[in-house]
Amino acid sequence: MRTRVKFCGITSEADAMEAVAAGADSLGFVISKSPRQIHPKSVRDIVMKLPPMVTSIGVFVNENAAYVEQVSELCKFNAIQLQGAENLDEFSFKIPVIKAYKINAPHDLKQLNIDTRICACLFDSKSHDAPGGTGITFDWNIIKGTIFPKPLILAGGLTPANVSEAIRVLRPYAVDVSSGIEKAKGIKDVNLMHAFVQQVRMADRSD
Ligand SMILES: O=C(O)c1ccccc1N[C@@H]1O[C@H](COP(=O)(O)O)[C@@H](O)[C@H]1O
Repeated sequence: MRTRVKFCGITSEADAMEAVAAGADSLGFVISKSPRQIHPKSVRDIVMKLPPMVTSIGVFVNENAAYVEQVSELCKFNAIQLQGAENLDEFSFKIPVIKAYKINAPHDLKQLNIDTRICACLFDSKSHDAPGGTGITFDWNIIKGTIFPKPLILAGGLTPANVSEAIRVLRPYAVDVSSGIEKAKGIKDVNLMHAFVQQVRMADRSD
């Protein structure tokens, strides 16, 4: 299987184009407060320049549903990623929703109630310091072997050094990385982006 790659926390057109050249399938734009926050109008300008087949995803943390939908329309997002403790009943699901679930211990998995209206479940590490973009991994064995009702997106501390192992362990639908391909907060590193995709493709070939 070909594992999809999402590069999150894109803050400039230059990084977006380098991400596409490196082979990213999807770009994530953090609209909520973050060191990688980007203004919706800047996102729209970048999204208009993306080639076809590259998807754009708006990342939100505990924002009002009407605001999320308004920004998503402006930015022409293909999907939204909800990274906080949102109440999904407030959302219309006119746009596909990826929901982030935070894991750092087996009981986090037991407590999970995956909403069937979402298009994919994203697993990230749990941190009290930030809702995402932490660079912290969780123990992949906690979710290994579990069948989820929706495609699995793996996130949390992925880097070119560990992503192939993560794919071998979990065989996720997609991998999502933010800080692991940066040279400074909010600025991507071209070599790390290429190395990341290369490692994903190597792991795919080891099926
Ligand atoms: O990247 C961010 O700054 C961010 C901020 C707020 C919510 C989500 C964010 N990104 C998501 O965080 C995880 C993994 O990040 P990392 O690779 O561990 O740095 C991933 O889901 C990103 O989409």
